Amino acid sequence: MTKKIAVLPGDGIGPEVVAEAVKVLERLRRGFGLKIEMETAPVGGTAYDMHKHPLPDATLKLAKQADAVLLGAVGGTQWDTLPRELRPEKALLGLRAELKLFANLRPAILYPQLASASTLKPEVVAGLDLLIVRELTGDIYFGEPRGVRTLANGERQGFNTMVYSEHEVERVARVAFEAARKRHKKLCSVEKANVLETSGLWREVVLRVAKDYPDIELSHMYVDNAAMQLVRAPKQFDVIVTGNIFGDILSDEAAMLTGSIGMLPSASLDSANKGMYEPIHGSAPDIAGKGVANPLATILSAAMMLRYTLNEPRLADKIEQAVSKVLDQGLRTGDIHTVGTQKAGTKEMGDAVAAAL
Ligand SMILES: NC(=O)c1ccc[n+]([C@@H]2O[C@H](COP(=O)([O-])OP(=O)(O)OC[C@H]3O[C@@H](n4cnc5c(N)ncnc54)[C@H](O)[C@@H]3O)[C@@H](O)[C@H]2O)c1
Ligand SMILES: CC(C)[C@H](C(=O)O)[C@@H](O)C(=O)O
Ligand SMILES: [Mg+2]
Repeated sequence: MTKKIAVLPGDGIGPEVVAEAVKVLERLRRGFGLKIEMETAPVGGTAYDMHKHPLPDATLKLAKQADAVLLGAVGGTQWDTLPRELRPEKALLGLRAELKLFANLRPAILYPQLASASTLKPEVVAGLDLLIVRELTGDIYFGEPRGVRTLANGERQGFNTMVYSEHEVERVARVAFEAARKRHKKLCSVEKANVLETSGLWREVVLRVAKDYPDIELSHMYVDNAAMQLVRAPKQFDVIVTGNIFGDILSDEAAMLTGSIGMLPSASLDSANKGMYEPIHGSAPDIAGKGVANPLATILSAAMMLRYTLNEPRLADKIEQAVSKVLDQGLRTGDIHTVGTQKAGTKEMGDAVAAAL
C-alpha cells in the first residue's frame, strides 16, 4: 500500500535540507519500488507569513492523516517578537503534542570518516554509537502554570513548571528499555533527583519499570555529571533516557561528538510508531539561503522514517550506506570540513547521496 508522507520544510535552512532528503526518497521511489506519495505544506514562520498562523489547520490535518511527517526546521529572528502562541517554535510543539509523539530518538553516531571533525580526540570517540531517548510531550515545555506575572512591588516575574506524571515517565522508559534490549543492554537514566521532585519521581518510576527488564544494566546519573561525562568518555553510554529539556540540551552536546549538529537525525514516535522525522538542528539563520547547510541529518532522518514507520529497514540501511560512501569520497559541507577533504554545498551533498544509492 502506498504510504503518505507529509513534507513540512519550514524556515531558514529547513527547505534547503528537506529538498535533499526528498531527492533521496524520490530516488528510492523511482529506483527501488518504495511506495510513497509526498505532499508539502507550510509550517512555522513561513506558514505565519502566508496564513497568520505557524500551524495552519490544513497543515495539522495533513500531518495527522499522513503515515509519517518529514520536517526541516522552524524559527528565525524575524518572528521572535510575535506573541508566543504565534511563534514558529509553537508549531513544532503543537505538532508533537497533537500527534502524541512522546518518544524522541536521537542517535549520535560517529562516522569513522569524520573522526577528525569531532571535538574529541579520536581515541576517546572512535566507534561512538549512543542513543538519546528524550521525552517529548511533557516537562517544563508543557507544564502549567506558566507565564509572566507582576508582583506586588511592580517587578515582573517569569515562571514555568517542570511536570511529569508517572504514566509519562513509564511509557518513555519502556521505549528506552526496549531500545537498549536491541543494542548493548545498557540504559542510563538522566535527571536531577538530588534537587527536583519531578526527577525523584522519574527515578522511582524508572526503577519500577526496570523490574520488567532484568537483562538491562540500569544506571542513574545527574544531568550535570552526564553533560560532563558526555565530553569526557562518551562511549560509556549505550542508551540514555531523559526528560524533554535535559534531552534537548544533551543531544546538541552529543551532536558535536559526531562532528556537527548537521549530522544528527531524529525520530519522534507515538505509541504505534507513527512518527515525525527531523534533524535535531534548527533553522540556522546565520547560513540560511547560502546553500551551505549540511543536509545529512535530514537525509538520515528519512532513513529513520523508513526504519521505524514505513517498515523498510533494507532501504534505511541503503541510505545510511550511501551517506557513508559520500563521506568516503571526501565530500564535506563546511560544518564537517577538515584538511584534505573536498568542500561541497547542500545540493551537491544531496546529489552525491542520491547517486550513491
Ligand atoms: N527543530 C527545530 O525546528 C529547531 C531546533 C532548534 C532550533 N530551532 C530554531 O532555529 C532558530 C535558530 O536557532 P539556533 O541558532 O539556536 O540553533 P540552530 O541549530 O539553528 O543553529 C546553531 C548553529 O549550528 C549551525 N547549524 C545548524 N544546522 C546546521 C546544518 N545543517 N549545517 C551546518 N550548520 C548547521 C548554525 O549555522 C548555527 O551556527 C531559532 O529560531 C530556534 O528556535 C528550531
Ligand atoms: C525549537 C525547539 C522548540 C526545539 C526543542 O526545544 O525541542 C528544538 O530545540 C529541538 O531540539 O527540536
Ligand atoms: Mg534543540
